[in-house]
Amino acid sequence: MDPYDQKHFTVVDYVIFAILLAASLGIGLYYALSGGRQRTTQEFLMADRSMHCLPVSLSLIASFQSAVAIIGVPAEIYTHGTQYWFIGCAYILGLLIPAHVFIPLMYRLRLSSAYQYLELRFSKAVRICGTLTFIFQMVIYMGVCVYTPAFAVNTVTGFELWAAVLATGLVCTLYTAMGGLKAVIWTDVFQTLVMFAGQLAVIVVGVQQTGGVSEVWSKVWEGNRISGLDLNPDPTERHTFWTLGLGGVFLMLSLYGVNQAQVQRYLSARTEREAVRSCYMVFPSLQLALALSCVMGLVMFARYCGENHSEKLGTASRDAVVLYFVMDMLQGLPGLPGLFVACLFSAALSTISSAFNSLATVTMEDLIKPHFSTMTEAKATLISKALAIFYGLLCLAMAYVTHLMAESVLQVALKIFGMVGGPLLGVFCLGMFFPWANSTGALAGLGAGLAMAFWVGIGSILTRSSGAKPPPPSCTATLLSGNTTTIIQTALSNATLSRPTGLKRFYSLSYMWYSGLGCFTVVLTGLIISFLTGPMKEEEVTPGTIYPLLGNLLFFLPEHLKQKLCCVTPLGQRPSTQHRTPSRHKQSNGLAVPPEEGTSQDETDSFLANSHTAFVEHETAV
Ligand SMILES: CC(C)(CO)[C@@H](O)C(=O)NCCC(=O)O
Ligand code: NA
Repeated sequence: MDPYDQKHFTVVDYVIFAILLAASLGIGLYYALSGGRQRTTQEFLMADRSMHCLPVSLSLIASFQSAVAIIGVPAEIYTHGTQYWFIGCAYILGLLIPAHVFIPLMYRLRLSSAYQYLELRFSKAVRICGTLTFIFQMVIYMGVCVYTPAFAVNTVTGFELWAAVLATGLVCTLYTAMGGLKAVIWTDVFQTLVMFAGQLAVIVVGVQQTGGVSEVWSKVWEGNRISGLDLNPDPTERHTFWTLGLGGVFLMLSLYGVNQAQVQRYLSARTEREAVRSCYMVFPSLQLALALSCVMGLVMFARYCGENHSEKLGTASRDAVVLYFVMDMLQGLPGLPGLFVACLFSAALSTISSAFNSLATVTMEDLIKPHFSTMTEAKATLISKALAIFYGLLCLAMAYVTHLMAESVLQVALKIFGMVGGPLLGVFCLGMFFPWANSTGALAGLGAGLAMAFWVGIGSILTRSSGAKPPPPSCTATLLSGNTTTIIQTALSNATLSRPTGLKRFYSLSYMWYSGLGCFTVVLTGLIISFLTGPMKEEEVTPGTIYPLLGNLLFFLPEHLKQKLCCVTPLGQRPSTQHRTPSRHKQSNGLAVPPEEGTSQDETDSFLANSHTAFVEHETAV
């Protein structure tokens, strides 16, 4: 099935690849044998809540930066130009909001799983539905992550596909199950550095081979690959400033605000300030990662566009072509092909390990622990390790499912984030910002949000209207006669004239809006159903689970009017006798020392038990 002349690995390349796997395993082994030797769930799943902000922040960017982005973003830039780069604008609000809204709220509740919040705020049923939604999202995403680098490397070098899938899946399962979250975070740090090094190497070599920066610039400029700010408000336009910069904020919030993989990292930080700081530090690193992958796409365009590889880009595996170009550029430079392959697999490993660990956490904390209140720590830790292994094997099965799909991997991954992550974000927003929302509303909202997202998502697949315009023709135009160019341009304008109508138009909604649509549907449905079934009152809501958004937005109104309108007393003004506030936890957050071993878990449990009892009382009162 190989359409190109294959590129081959030298011994050095294999050695570099082997070093990556061995180093990751070594870090896993180190944390299996040091510290508390992974004998408590606090250590295995929460890294003893003792992490500094620097490793946490590098680990945060690694979670959702996989080989999908390393290959997918350059492929996108190569074919459609730099418009996608504007997603960087979404990182501003997409990280500021988690840092100042989601992290303080969740950290102060001393959660282990983000979905514990849903039980505190709503009910057990909402928590379980939230957890199942998250598991569903991550299991599909894992498949894409493990399959993408193996497939690309297989197409280009002939490296055995399923051997690569098995090697990544098994190595990752092993170090995750041995070393717990500490190993996951520290391998993430190492793997993120390898990832940056690989991308940088390709860019440097590519620029040199093209003949310098100015040569690259003039080629991409002539080739129409530098996109201006597209302010077209049409939501069916695949990539515009609005879909990327605004729709992207919802995508970022669902990933960096409420996704367990990230929440777990915030919670593993030693103090709340450290957690907020790590979120801030994600911003420059994520911009750097985006810039590197976009520049890589441009360099590849400058290097290869004139050589008429364009028909290869027309095939389904456009993503594999990117790797073909990379391997072609690095051929003959000892070690560099291996470095880039290590970069791809690093990106994949760091994502899959985060997924395993977060999946083990939610399965343990949300699905198993609540039913076995007397389980010993040793048994719980053993089960958590078994769960990490179980999800590792499930991941291999999911890789096979991905094998059957054929779309741009970047688009597939971002669609999964949007379709499943968007509604999940909606439930959290409903709970945090709207005190009236009740459990029935949250369940109905989540159902409606998922239904809406899948309706438009599956609709777009069936009608094949993902909204992708044909790429700017200039790359081919330089090789074609003037006549053909005119034909292409006529075809282009015809395509823009025949706009889809009705349901087709709904299906052609840009995939960048899926998160926003899902979130909005959940909040709207949730509020309507809550008001119909009896909205909650402030006194009934577990303290500390609401962010006084409306109160803050209406800061100019007098206090009594605000309370009438939003039913929320601003944080800090709540009379302390009215409720059992988790004051002891607030105190321990303020200190720079981790909570003492043994007592902290009990404290949390008793707090959770109390607030749950409180909730049950309210429930019966309603
Ligand atoms: C999710 C963002 C936008 C930000 O982290 C980016 O990393 C990305 O495009 N990721 C694609 C999915 C992946 O790399 O697996
Ligand atoms: Na990653």
